[in-house]
Order: sequence, then C-alpha cells, then structure tokens
Amino acid sequence: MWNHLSYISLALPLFIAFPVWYWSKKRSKNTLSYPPGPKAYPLIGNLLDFPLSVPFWEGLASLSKQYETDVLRLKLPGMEMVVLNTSETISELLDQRSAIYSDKVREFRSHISDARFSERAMTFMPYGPRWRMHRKLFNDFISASTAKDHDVNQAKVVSDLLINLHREPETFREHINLLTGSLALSIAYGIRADTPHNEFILMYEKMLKTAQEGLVPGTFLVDMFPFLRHLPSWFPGVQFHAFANKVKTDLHIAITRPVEHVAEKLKSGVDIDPSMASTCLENLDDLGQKGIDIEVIRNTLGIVYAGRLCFTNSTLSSFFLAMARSTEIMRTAQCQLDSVLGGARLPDHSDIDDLPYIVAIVKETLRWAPPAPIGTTHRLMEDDVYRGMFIPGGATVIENIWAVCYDETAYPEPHKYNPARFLDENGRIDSSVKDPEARVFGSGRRICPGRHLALRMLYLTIARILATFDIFPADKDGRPSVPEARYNKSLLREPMPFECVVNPRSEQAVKLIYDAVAIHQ
Ligand code: HEM
Repeated sequence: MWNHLSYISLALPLFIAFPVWYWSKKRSKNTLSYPPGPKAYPLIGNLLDFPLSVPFWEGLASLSKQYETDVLRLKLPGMEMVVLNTSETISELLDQRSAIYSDKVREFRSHISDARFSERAMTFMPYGPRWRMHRKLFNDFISASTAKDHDVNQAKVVSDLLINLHREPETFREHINLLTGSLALSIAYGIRADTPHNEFILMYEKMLKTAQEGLVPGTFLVDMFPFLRHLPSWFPGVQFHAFANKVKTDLHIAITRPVEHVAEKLKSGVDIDPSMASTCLENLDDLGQKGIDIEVIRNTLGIVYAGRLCFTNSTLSSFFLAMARSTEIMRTAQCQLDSVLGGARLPDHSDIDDLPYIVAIVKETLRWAPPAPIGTTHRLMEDDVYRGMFIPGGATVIENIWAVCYDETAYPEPHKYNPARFLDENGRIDSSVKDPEARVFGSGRRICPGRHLALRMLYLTIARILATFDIFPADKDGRPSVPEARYNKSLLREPMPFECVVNPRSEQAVKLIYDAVAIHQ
C-alpha cells in the first residue's frame, strides 16, 4: 500500500539526483574542451585560417589533417563552426542526433538571408512546423515510393535530350539544362518546355543564376564580418543588400507566375497535364485544413525546379567530362549495354539490375564530383558533447561531403575516375565499398528528399546516352584534346566550360532515338 512516506522516499532521491546530474553536466561541459582547430584570435577568430585560395572544402579537409581531427573547430566573428570530415562523424551527429542537428544556418550566406530565402526555400528553412509542412507536401509527390510515378515524364524529356544531342551536339550543356528544367516544370506545373527560351525556364534561370553567383565563399565581406549587415547600403563592402533585393524580386516572380498560369488554365476549363500544382489547387480546401496555404504550395513547387538545377545538372555535366576523359570506361559501359539490349531498343528503368556498370558510373560520378561538396550547413540547436568534446548550441555544422568522397582509405586514388571500384570480381555492385549515395545527398532529417527522383533520372539519362552516343575529347589540330577536370569554387559545384565531341554510335542508334520520340508525341 502506497502512503506519503513511500512517495517521499521515491521522490527524494530524484530531488537530489536531478540537480546533481544537471550541475555535473553543466560543469563538465564547462570543463570540456572544444574540438581541435587552429588558435582563434580576438575579434577576427580564425579568419586568417579560412581557406580561400583553394576550394573551401579541400581547405577544410587539409586543416583537419593538419590538426589530426575528424571534427574541426573554427571561429569566425560571431560564429562557432564545426566541420565534420568523415562519414562516421557525420552519421553519429547529423543522422543519429538529428533531433538537435536539423536546424539550418540562415545567416551563413548573407545575400540568402537578406533575400528571405529561409522563408521560401525549404533548404534554408528553420527546423520546425513550417518546414515540416513543406517537406510533407514535397513527399506526397516526390519520395521513394512516388519517384516511379515520374518515369513517363523522365522518358519523354530524355528522348528530347537525345534528339537535341543529335541535332546540336556542341551545346550539350544547354540540352542538359533543358532536360532537368523541363522535367521539373512538368512534374511541378504540368508545363512542357521544349526550348531553353520557354518563359518559365528563363524566369527560374535568371533567379538561380544570380543567387548562385553569391554562393562562392568570400564573395561578400559581410559573410566574414556579420556586423556589416547593419550598416547602410551605400557603405563600402555592403553591396550585398542590392544583390539580395534583386534575388528576392526574381524569386517572387519565379515561384508565383507558374502557379498563376496553372490556376488560370484550371479556371478556364482547358485540358492540362496533371501536376503537383493542379492537384494542390484542386484540393486547396483540404490542404488548408492541414495548414498548407498557397504560400507553402508555391514554395514547395519552386524548390522542385531549384533542386534539380543545382545538383542533377552538375552531375550530368561531370558525366560528359568523365567520358571525354576516358574512352575505355565509355566502351566498357557500352559493351554491357549492348550485351543486355542487343542494340535493338533503348534501356529502361527496368534494365538497371542488369546494368551494374551504369549503376557504378552514377556512383562514381557523384563521388568524383559531389555537386554539393559541403551540403547546406546545419545548425546545432542546443549544447552537445561528442566523444568528450563540447560543441556549443548555435554552432554552424558543416558536413564535408567532399572529404568523405575523397577519403583514400575508402576510395584508393580518389582523384582517379574509376567506376570499377564499386564492382566485385563478378562485375556486380560490391556492397562492401562505401556507397557515396549515402552521403552526397546530405544527412539526417534534412537529407535531400529529391534523391530518389534524381537517381532514377541519372540512371536513365546516362544509360540512354551511352546506348546511343559516343563521347570523345574534342579535336585540336588533328589531336584529341582531353579536357581538364576544372570546377568552379561555388557551393553548387559544377565543371567549368569544356569541349567534347558527341557522335551517334550508329544509324541504328539514330533510328532508336527518333522512334522513341514518336512514342511520346
Ligand atoms: C544529384 C542530385 C542531387 C544532389 C547531389 C542533392 C543534394 C542535396 C543536399 C546535399 C542537400 C542538403 C541536405 C542536408 O541539409 O543535409 C539537399 C537538399 C534538398 N534537395 Fe537535393 N540533391 C539532388 C537533387 C535534388 C532534386 C532533383 C530535388 C528536387 C526534385 C532536390 C530537392 C532538395 C530539397 C527540397 C532539399 C531541402 C531538404 C530540407 O532542407 O529538408 N534535390 N540536396
């Protein structure tokens, strides 16, 4: 029988234990040391250690090596920064402790925070109910289980790509841009764009081009000295205000106009292709009851365009670059394609299990050229202790995806493009090799929700290009001029312009290309 004394005897230890536990935790945090890193100076912190001459992620990886740590600490004026350099640390913190590592750093790139991207673009949104609403709406249309729903759209845009490559092979990068742009527009708005001059493509491109320019670390002084944001816009070094205003206006137009376009079509009763926009607009009342308003809809559809541009484009461009640098790898892939398809048809999603070399090419391209080398920075929501190191709440947490992809213990000779590293002696995918797909799409609760769609798109596009085209280095004075693997330094990393020759493999290949287009007419 429970009486007062029993309750007191149970509660007393808790009364004593809780403060003791709390204070010991607090004290131990105070006495714990921060992760290793270069000495920070008053006012400027580690500003002088900041790697600007080499790509940012490579500089961070070298600093980590220098300080013999996979968790590196850097201090900037007003900012604590922690860099995670191995798959293990990223997994232990961003995946396993995702409840406190899922917020985003809104101030990291000042033009982005000034343009109020964090209210519109899911990627930069604070962790919380509003972000969850966007993510849920996105997942209703694009997720592991729904990615297949877009296969027909994908096959159509890939057919257009093959025709464009046949007609104007030199401008292959414009065709890639159109491929991913028109896929995004068709999924989000049911809009078919068969030219790069499509008004909606132009609108989005304009906005993203400007936003991307500001993503090169060091572009704006204010990123290093956050106090500059409070100075008037005429003050030297504060030009980012004007830049941000431009991005903000372009962003508003890009996400609003296509939704208005679909709404007008629905209202006038014209037949339109079903899309995320049409489904949402037709179910506005139901969505409204779940708190999903027109702003959430516009933002979520807009991120479909932005996500594909930033990353899938880069990977496909890197694929062309890699093929132009290695005819042998291209021929090995084509041999496998020919043995499965006999040159009689184009490869499909359903062939993927029989095409491990294509799967390996997708993995190696993502590893060799990770399009988002430091992902998008996370923000730690409360103090944390990891392997005896203290990480303060509010810290900016960087997942150095590039360092993981270039870890020579996992990937010997990491600078070499070598899809065979993912295959076993029977030519099947070797599950003992670390899969870069597990890291290049980010981590934890903020992991890329477009990854399933992106991977299906990459498999199909790469398989169909290799089945129908040869990609060779450009010819300079009668000699092959192998393109250098040169990349921009932007946080959305892509190859610098390069030339290559794109030729149809045979008459039969050309026939397959045009037959496929006829199917989608
Ligand atoms: C090769 C292709 C792609 C790569 C490498 C990639 C990579 C990434 C990375 C690294 C992040 C940040 C994750 C983190 O914070 O830890 C991300 C976020 C995101 N990606 Fe992708 N992505 C790709 C394609 C796409 C596509 C095709 C879409 C849209 C259809 C998309 C939509 C998004 C969205 C909406 C987020 C924000 C998620 C959130 O904050 O909750 N991505 N992606």
